[in-house]
Amino acid sequence: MSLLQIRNISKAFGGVKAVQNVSFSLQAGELLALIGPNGAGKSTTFNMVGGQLAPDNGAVLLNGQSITGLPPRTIWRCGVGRTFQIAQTFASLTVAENVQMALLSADRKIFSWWPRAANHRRTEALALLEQVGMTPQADRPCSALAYGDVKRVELAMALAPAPQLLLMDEPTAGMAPGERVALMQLARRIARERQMGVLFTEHSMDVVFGQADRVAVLVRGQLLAEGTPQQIRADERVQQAYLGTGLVLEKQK
Ligand SMILES: Nc1ncnc2c1ncn2[C@@H]1O[C@H](COP(=O)(O)OP(=O)(O)OP(=O)(O)O)[C@@H](O)[C@H]1O
Repeated sequence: MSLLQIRNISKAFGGVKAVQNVSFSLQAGELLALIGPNGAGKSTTFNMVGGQLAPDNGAVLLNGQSITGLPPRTIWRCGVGRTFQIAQTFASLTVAENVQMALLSADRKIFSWWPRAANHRRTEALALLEQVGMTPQADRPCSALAYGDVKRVELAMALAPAPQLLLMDEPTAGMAPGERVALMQLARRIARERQMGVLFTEHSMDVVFGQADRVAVLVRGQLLAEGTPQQIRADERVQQAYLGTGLVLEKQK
């Protein structure tokens, strides 16, 4: 059974058909990139999986169970984590404390007395930081980190509730090319190790074609193609769709 199945989902905003009858699936341990020109419906699709938007039609299934239209917090409790375009960490807290906060939240203790957070599951927090290569920076404030490192901390925080599926919304936005590839290589390794699925939207084609296991292409709200990076790069319809957008489908050297 697929980890995530999206079946014929649609969403309109007034007269704008943002997403029309889109279906695809994602297996455990797999990275699936959702790509398409601006306005293609990527964010809308993403938000229907995360619960920020309810589909007008269709279904979203996690391990065969419907999560269609459930609120984001409930979907998160079902095992769907999320990272954001602009990394969200507490700048004044240390790297380890940020992950401890995420663990508190996962343990539903976010409203308990704050000073306890400094002691809460520090060993687990350090283990998560180890996974993303941030152990040496554990006791530095997040405000002192380079942006690429903040993104790693955000990834460790997203892993705190041990999600089965991680949604990454333009994870490499604002990063230098070398850092982008490194972040998604890391996400790929963690996805394999944990058998976690990753669905990500991405404009950087070097990341998409270098790191994704499969690629789904949306154009004007419809699924134009889905396949391996090689299949997608060779697909003439996809090349046509990208013509004139200023985006290139070639992997950058
Ligand atoms: N809340 C909204 N209200 C009205 N129209 C919307 C809303 N959200 C999205 N749209 C429209 O739906 C279509 C799909 O938008 P969406 O943001 O999903 O595309 P996208 O592929 O994520 O684009 P981008 O790459 O520019 O972020 C666009 O025409 C957009 O203007």
